Amino acid sequence: MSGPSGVGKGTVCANLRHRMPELIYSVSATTRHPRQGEINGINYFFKSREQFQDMIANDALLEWAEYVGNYYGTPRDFVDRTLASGKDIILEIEVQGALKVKQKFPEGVFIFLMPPSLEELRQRITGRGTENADVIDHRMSVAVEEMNLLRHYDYAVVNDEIDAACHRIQSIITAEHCQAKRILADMPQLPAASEKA
Ligand SMILES: Nc1nc2c(ncn2[C@@H]2O[C@H](COP(=O)(O)OP(=O)(O)O)[C@@H](O)[C@H]2O)c(=O)[nH]1
Ligand SMILES: Nc1ncnc2c1ncn2[C@@H]1O[C@H](COP(=O)(O)OP(=O)(O)O)[C@@H](O)[C@H]1O
Repeated sequence: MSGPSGVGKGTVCANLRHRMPELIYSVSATTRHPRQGEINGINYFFKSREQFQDMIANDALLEWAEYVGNYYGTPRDFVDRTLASGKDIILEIEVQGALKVKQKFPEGVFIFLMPPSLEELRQRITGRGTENADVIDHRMSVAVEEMNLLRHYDYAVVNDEIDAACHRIQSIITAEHCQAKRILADMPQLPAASEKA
C-alpha cells in the first residue's frame, strides 16, 4: 500500500489490523527520527545512516528508497519468512519502493490510498503536527509526483472516511483471494485433471 504523506496509511492500517487480524505487517527500517509515541521495532526499526547503509551492503533489504531526505527500506528476511509460511503481508511503502517490489512480486496487489483532495491532504499532514512547514511543503510536492504514478497500481482507494476506505480495502483483499488463478495455483493437480475431462 502506498499513498502520500498524511493521506491516512497508518490510520487505515491500524483499523485493518482489527478487521483482518490474519494479515501480517512488515516493519520498515528508516533513518527518520522517531515521532512522539513511535516505538523502535513496532512502528519502524530506527537506524543511523551508517546502519542503514550496512543493511543495503548486506543485501538485507527487499527494497529501499530515499524519501524527503531519509532512507526507508523493507527488511527482506521477514517478508520471505511470512510468504513462505503462506500468509499475506502488507508493506506500507512509498512509490519507488513499491515499483521495485512489483518487479520482484508481480503477483502482489498494489493499492494506492488517495486523499479526497490536495487541500484535505495538507490539512491532515498539518493537523497531525509531526512535521515542520518546510517538510510539509516538500512532502506535498512529492505527493503530486506520487499521484502521477497511480497507473502502476492495481487499485486506487480514496480515504474519504476511515471505515469506508477500510471496507474497500478489505473487499479488494477478499476478492483477490477468490481469484480463480490464485486458487488453481494452490491446486497444481486440478488444471490437468479438468483438461483431460
Ligand atoms: N520504499 C519504502 N518506503 C517506505 C518504507 N517504509 C515507509 N515508507 C514510506 O516512506 C514515506 C514516509 O513515511 P513516514 O516518514 O513514516 O511518513 P508518513 O507517511 O507521513 O507517515 C511514506 O510514503 C511511507 O509509506 C519502506 O520500507 N520502503
Ligand atoms: N479518513 C480520514 N478523515 C479524516 N482524517 C483522517 C482520515 N484518515 C486519517 N486522518 C488523519 O490524518 C492524519 C494523517 O494520518 P496518518 O495515518 O498519520 O497518515 P499517513 O500514515 O498516510 O502519513 C492523522 O491526523 C489522521 O488522524
